[in-house]
Amino acid sequence: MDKLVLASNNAGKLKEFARLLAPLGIEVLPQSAFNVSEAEEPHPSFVENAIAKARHCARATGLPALADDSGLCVEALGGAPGVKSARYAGEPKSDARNNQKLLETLAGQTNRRAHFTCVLALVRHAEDPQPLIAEGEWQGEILAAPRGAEGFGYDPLFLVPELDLTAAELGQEEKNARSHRGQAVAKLLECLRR
Ligand SMILES: O=c1nc[nH]c2c1ncn2[C@H]1C[C@H](O)[C@@H](COP(=O)(O)OP(=O)(O)OP(=O)(O)O)O1
Ligand SMILES: [Mg+2]
Repeated sequence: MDKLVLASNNAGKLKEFARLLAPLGIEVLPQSAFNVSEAEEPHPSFVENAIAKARHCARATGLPALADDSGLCVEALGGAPGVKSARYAGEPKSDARNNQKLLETLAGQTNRRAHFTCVLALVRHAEDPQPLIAEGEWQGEILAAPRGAEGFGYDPLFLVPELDLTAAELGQEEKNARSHRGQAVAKLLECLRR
């Protein structure tokens, strides 16, 4: 494998992957370079959606593809918004409206525990019978008001308790060193080295 397509249209993720995948030492291209259409993500699990996105991209490009399906799982909401995180507040996708809805939904809630989940799926070709899967989780708490301007998505509401900083108050290296995505990429790289 000397080339890989990133099966994501999320600018925040793509920025993080640029750094996280640098150690791979292969060419990593965004799927926008190939005009890949948006994949369907209809499944109830992160892993199924990640595989669907990776296959869709590999089919469209004829190249190995890496997809990330991720989301925020809030304990008091039974794990919601979970796989529906990107469209929590409906169409079109909006981080601002998602954050607003989360704040309103959790108003008065004292259990603020939550975690981010990231599932990566790498397929060598569209019909790959053995996708490489790697997962990561990041525990935190949902604040009552946003803090910080870095990152993307729910980062401004996601407090990292041991640092007393939100994910949006961390630099990219600091976030990557701890995040669900950083952990999942580390595992993926380990699998690839074997
Ligand atoms: O580190 C993160 N910091 C903050 N929020 C995050 C993070 N990681 C995932 N999230 C949120 C954003 C989005 O609401 C959902 C992912 O949805 P997900 O379908 O995987 O991605 P997406 O639709 O934005 O782009 P794409 O499918 O093209 O990769 O979880
Ligand atoms: Mg998506």
